[in-house]
Amino acid sequence: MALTWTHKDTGEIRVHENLEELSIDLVDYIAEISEASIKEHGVFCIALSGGSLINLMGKLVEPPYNKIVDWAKWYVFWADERVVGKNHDDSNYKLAKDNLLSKVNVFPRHICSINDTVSAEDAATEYEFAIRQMVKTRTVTASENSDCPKFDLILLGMGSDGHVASLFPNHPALEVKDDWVTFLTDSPKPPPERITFTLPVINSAASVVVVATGETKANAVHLAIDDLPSLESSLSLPARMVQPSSGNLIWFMDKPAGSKLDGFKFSE
Ligand SMILES: O=C1O[C@H](COP(=O)(O)O)[C@@H](O)[C@H](O)[C@H]1O
Repeated sequence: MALTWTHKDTGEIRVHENLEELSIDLVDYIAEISEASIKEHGVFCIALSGGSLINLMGKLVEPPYNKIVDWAKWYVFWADERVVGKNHDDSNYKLAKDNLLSKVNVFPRHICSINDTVSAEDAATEYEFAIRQMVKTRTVTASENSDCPKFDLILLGMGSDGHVASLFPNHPALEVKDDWVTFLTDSPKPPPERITFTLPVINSAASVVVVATGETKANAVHLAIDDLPSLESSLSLPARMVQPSSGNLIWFMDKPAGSKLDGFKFSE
């Protein structure tokens, strides 16, 4: 059973016994938000990340989820993408396509991925333009609180340095406020060229999930979630800056990732 609690600023925290339990809880949550969004406004707009998150979503392509999720109503985006060809092993699109999207009935025209034939700067501009068009046509809801889209769900992984999407510690991309999508040509983690949602977009979502697994993430999880007011390095940690203005924030983690949290007391 998961150990669950809510932190006043940093959202709901779910620490799972193991990856199996985590992945069941994660896909249950995704299926629930999908159903609620479709009931409320007819579609489900989800933004994926890359990395270990996609494996943990694997149960979505298995029964019962593959049959109960209304895939035809899904619109799929990426919170970040590496600027490489769509067939490249580093591509977040390829990862999601191979493991998820090719196995369910999401319409190809509902998949909003980047143009992989242009520069990082142009890919970011085109991707933001495409999202703006979808807000204009009301496929993607507009935020009531900011000049941003309000995605139904943004799924984020977190690196052991505390990065989320492609927002890395101390990188100028973290400061971008006026664009929805920005680009990097100097990512500290390869590949260097990437595009990423900016913090205002992430924080305008109706729901944001951060998934962190493994002991290498334990320190960043602690810095992102626990009360450490005097430590400036923790306050500017990208994962800690994920604070939806009116949406929900849920952290899904396993015991090794949660092991340094103040609230970590596992019942046997
Ligand atoms: O480079 C990236 O890393 C993060 C974290 O990946 P993980 O494998 O440590 O979970 C990922 O969320 C992001 O989308 C990706 O581009």
